[in-house]
Amino acid sequence: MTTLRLLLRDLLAGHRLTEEEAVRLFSVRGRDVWKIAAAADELREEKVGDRVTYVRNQNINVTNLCVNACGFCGFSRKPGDPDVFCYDEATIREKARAARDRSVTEICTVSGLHPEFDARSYVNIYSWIRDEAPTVHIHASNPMEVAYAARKSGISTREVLGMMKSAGLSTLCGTAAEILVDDVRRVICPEKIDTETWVRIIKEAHGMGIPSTATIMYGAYEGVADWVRHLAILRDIQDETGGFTEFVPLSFVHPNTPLYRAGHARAGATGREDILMVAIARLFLDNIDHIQVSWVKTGTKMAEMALLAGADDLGGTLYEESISREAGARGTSYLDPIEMRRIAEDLGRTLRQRTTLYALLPE
Ligand SMILES: C[S@@+](CC[C@H](N)C(=O)[O-])C[C@H]1O[C@@H](n2cnc3c(N)ncnc32)[C@H](O)[C@@H]1O
Ligand SMILES: Nc1c(NC[C@H](O)[C@H](O)[C@H](O)CO)[nH]c(=O)[nH]c1=O
Ligand SMILES: N[C@@H](Cc1ccc(O)cc1)C(=O)O
Ligand code: SF4
Repeated sequence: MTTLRLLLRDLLAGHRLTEEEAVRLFSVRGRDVWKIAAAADELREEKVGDRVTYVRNQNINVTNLCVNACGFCGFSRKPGDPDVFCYDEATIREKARAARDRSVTEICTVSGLHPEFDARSYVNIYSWIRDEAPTVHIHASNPMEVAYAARKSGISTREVLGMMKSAGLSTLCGTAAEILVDDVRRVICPEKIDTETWVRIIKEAHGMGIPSTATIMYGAYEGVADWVRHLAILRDIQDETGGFTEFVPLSFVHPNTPLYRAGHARAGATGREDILMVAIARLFLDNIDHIQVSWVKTGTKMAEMALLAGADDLGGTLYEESISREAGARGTSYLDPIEMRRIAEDLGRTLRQRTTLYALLPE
């Protein structure tokens, strides 16, 4: 029996994949990719059954003005750019009402780091949303925004998290993780918080009863060893806090991004890498039950294949998605549950609507 078959057999018997073994798996080419995917799919079935879940969510893009200039970002704008926007209270309230009227269960705010924002700004935004849509779960902010708010207000990140939670924040986005290797961060997002700060703030949130997603933004600049180091950091955090609700790989959308245009980034991950990222995440993150495929990044056909490679969740309907679109993603920026059901049933799986915390809604 080949070493790959032996390793996959051991993983299904409960062996914890080591970083060195994971690097080897990411380097596999040819038909062995499907053997890894099949093992991940078998593990998915053991863990969560044949469900494919999704959440009915809407983004509220607060502003695209940003003091940072991450190389992979096509969304952010600088003062004076022609299409700069920053929604006022009335607009945010109107969008929250629209979300409520669409029966979404989750509102996700996505925003640049506005030059005039401080902790009070985020508190106001979540208060307005909660006023207009009191039963809708607020899934917002992230360690970068928490650190920014803390610096601007001269308070601790823990104090910011407490203010946000009191104003209505229920779960934190695990974004701004990108690649949790500082040598990579210095190239792709030099002004962003470093790895240690991201880890500290996410653990603070988990410790304060604010769960979060976990993400990786891959396929721009980094290598396989960086992917594995990133996954190992997430697994260690989950061993300690149990605060991650799921893992969301974000495949780099390249066309309209500064890093790609300057010739310093790849044209995104390959299809083999997208499949292996999902499959090896399933095998490596043995303490995170849900692996999501972000259809808005990969497209719905790759998303369907990822559901055969260890993924169990299709993420959100995403009314008003903009990050991927601004970065040049083609295809839809909203996915209707009817289409999600077609995908799930094509695979012989059952589509179920979930809450942000993965409680299943009645069928
Ligand atoms: C657009 S930012 C908004 C929140 C905040 N400004 C920040 O950077 O954390 C949210 C996340 O979108 C993801 N993202 C941004 N541009 C992307 C791209 N071109 N491809 C894939 N993901 C991207 C990154 O993981 C980033 O952390
Ligand atoms: N808001 C975006 C997300 N969010 C991730 C999921 O849709 C959902 O918010 C999470 O599973 C918690 O329920 N993912 C994207 O790829 N793009 C977005 O704009
Ligand atoms: N906002 C991120 C996606 C995202 C949001 C919330 C999450 O919990 C996870 C991922 C993007 O557009 O790429
Ligand atoms: S990824 Fe976030 S912080 Fe970076 S430039 Fe874009 S909006 Fe700003």
